[in-house]
Amino acid sequence: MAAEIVNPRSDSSTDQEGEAEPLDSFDPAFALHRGGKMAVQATVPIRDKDDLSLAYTPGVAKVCSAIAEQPELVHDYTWKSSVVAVVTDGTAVLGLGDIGPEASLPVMEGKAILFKQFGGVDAVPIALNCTGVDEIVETVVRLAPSFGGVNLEDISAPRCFEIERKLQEQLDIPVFHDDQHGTAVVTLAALRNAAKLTGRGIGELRVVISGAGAAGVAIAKMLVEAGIGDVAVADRKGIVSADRDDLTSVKRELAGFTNKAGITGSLEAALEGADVFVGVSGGTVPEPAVASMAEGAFVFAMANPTPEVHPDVARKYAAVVATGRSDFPNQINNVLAFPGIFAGALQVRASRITEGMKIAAAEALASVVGDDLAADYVIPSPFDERVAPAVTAAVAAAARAEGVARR
Ligand SMILES: NC(=O)C1=CN([C@@H]2O[C@H](COP(=O)(O)OP(=O)(O)OC[C@H]3O[C@@H](n4cnc5c(N)ncnc54)[C@H](OP(=O)(O)O)[C@@H]3O)[C@@H](O)[C@H]2O)C=CC1
Ligand SMILES: CC(=O)C(=O)O
Ligand SMILES: [Mg+2]
Repeated sequence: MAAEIVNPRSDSSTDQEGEAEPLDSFDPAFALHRGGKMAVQATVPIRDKDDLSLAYTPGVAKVCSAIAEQPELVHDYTWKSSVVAVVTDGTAVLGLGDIGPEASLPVMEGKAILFKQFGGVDAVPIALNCTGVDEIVETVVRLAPSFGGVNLEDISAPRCFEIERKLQEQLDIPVFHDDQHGTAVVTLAALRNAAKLTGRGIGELRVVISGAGAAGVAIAKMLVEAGIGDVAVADRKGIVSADRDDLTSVKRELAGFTNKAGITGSLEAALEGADVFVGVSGGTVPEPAVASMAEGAFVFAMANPTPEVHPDVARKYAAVVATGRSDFPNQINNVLAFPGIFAGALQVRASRITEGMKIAAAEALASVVGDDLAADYVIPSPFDERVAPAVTAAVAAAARAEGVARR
């Protein structure tokens, strides 16, 4: 069993005036966050001058020289191959929007400790004070020698797509935008299980996604590739359809491979008779629109921290209800994907994360539920100890099968 973690900085009684900050006493979330949620810990002892001579100078110099001569040794003699950079610019933090790099840090620390807790992967939160595509790409490329992978987090669309693509082109380590692909993997897993539970094939489902940003676009792509019946995606102005003249290039492309039914107009209109609602917008859906969905509908209201539809409302009309939050059943959240996906990719030193690796992750995640499948259990809990090992093994095997594994 893991040792109990005690955060020495979380004790507000050590304040100079000896008094707790008011915020800490109002809300336990502040008390828990005091001083941050993580620290660096050595994996070797430094007890005396002999240890110091090995870990620091002169011992370290021999290792540096060996790596300089044979760069591949960096994977064996540093932490590079087991550490991920969690990189943000703070522009799309949860559903809070563009709150800046400092305000994003609690989320990035959270992602980093979830990497460790669930995937055994060390991760470093990096909040950047720039938002330009090329500035971010250049910065991350310069940081990359220290890391085995890059997890992009909470960078708003459409810049996130170009940033990820350029980094993937320039780096030979996995670069993965969690809000896109982690979210899509978990959504597909939950959708497959919900369809199985209700005896439907995914090919007969009509899905409406609220949010045409990072998460919405990636989910739409993955669902279409998986063979879903039809997907329509809405942004703030309504359904993304080919007749609109205000679309970005990403949304125009989206209009090209979604919305076979040719729906135009509002999200509410599209929801009439729809089988599935996927919320990744941070907006709200009025109750009558939920009521107008098809019999036995699925409502996945995944915005954080406030779902687009409250689960109590959704349950009145839907057969399966899920949110992105930890305090309701069926948590569809990328925490179920990113620790295992990176653990698997790092295990085989994959050069990138392919579509096949993502689909393998979704299948592994869905299969953990097994015969216990139920309306309140279409997706396992992040605390289910089978989740990360199943995803890790499936991703590592897929990386080997797809020829991107380097060990
Ligand atoms: N459960 C999970 O695992 C995850 C949940 N999410 C949630 O999804 C949401 C979006 O995240 P992400 O895709 O990264 O963000 P982006 O900023 O990339 O995209 C947001 C999208 O939502 C639309 N939108 C924003 N506000 C509203 C509103 N009030 N009404 C209707 N549409 C709106 C935007 O419209 P427009 O294009 O017109 O600006 C845009 O298309 C967040 O709430 C986030 O917490 C995200 C990732 C994972
Ligand atoms: C879960 C997550 O990554 C988000 O809401 O942005
Ligand atoms: Mg996120």
